[in-house]
Amino acid sequence: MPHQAPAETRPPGKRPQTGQPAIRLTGLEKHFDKVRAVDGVDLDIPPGEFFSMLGPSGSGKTTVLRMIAGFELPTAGTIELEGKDVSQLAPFDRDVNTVFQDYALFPHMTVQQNVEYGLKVKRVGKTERRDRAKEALRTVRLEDFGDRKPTQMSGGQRQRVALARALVNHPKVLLLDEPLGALDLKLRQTMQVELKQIQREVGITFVFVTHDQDEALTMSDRIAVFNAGRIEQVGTPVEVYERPASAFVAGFVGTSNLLSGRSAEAVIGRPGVYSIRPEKIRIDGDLASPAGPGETSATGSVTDVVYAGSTVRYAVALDAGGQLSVVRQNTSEPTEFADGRVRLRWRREHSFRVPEAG
Ligand SMILES: Nc1ncnc2c1ncn2[C@@H]1O[C@H](COP(=O)(O)OP(=O)(O)OP(=O)(O)O)[C@@H](O)[C@H]1O
Repeated sequence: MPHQAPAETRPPGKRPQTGQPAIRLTGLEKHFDKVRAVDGVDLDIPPGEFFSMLGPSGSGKTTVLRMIAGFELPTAGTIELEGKDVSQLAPFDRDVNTVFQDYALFPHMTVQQNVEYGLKVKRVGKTERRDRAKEALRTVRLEDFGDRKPTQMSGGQRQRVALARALVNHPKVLLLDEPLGALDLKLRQTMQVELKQIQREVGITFVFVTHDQDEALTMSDRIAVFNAGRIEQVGTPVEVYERPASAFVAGFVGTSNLLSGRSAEAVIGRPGVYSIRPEKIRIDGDLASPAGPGETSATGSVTDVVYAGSTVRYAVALDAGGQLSVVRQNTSEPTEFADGRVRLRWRREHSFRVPEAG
């Protein structure tokens, strides 16, 4: 029988602190024939953290998640959960649960039965099973839905049942593989807030895989940005957005807005690649007045204006070469600039050098 006894008596949100990271990955690699899907990942995730793995399709984040779950074995490296090497253990011998995008609920069972199912397999007694399923359904705000069938529920509700089915095991770590991917945008945004609230309440370490940068920024305590099987940066949402460690991170988390080559030398005054967030740039038609103290400025021509309701985005071709995107809050009507000629200004510290490789 799986050794679940301590977990069953442990109330959620009251985990003993061992001082160990909840998850430690060391030199983790996974090769599929010639593909290096994961190519040397080192990572510590402390207990109780909402941690996201963000990256484009094929960057290796799902493979890392599947190795933590035990669905794939590493080619090299180790996986520790609370200090214990689990690299070679079967999935059911690891104190982790996974929530997938396709909820995989049993259609012929009620919601309550779906949530109880895993406990039944582990031969947990009937009363305890029922109580724990009710508690898990309460956590995901579905306490009144226990008698329904999954087909009688919305996509968001079904995803919450899938979450309850994982939480009922009181795992140390919950792995979530694009769990909101099948939901429409509005519902997805609501669920993002709810999921974060639930994670705070239960205090379980969440590892969340997504390719959606807004989702990662909204929900996470920290984010690892993946590219080609490696982690390019680990940091808080503010760190990753405000101080991207590479041109790749700058482009993937937020809008790519880079100055390089001749235009960097002309505008910044130094060679290199520089990133500037579009919302940090001010735009005006005052071509005569130069940059103020502590400011950098450049002149150019508007090549495109995109009206998006609350914001307006301008594409500007710089006279010094290169192109910058500028986002302005739509506090009034979009400004028409004479002949499309503009001056851009930003505080010097808002354009920062990023390594070129990546
Ligand atoms: N079972 C497998 N056999 C062969 N190649 C695989 C297998 N699983 C993944 N890969 C390859 O490993 C690389 C990483 O895939 P992975 O699914 O981890 O990426 P991902 O970042 O999660 O992408 P997505 O967001 O599309 O799921 C890809 O090139 C993929 O084609």
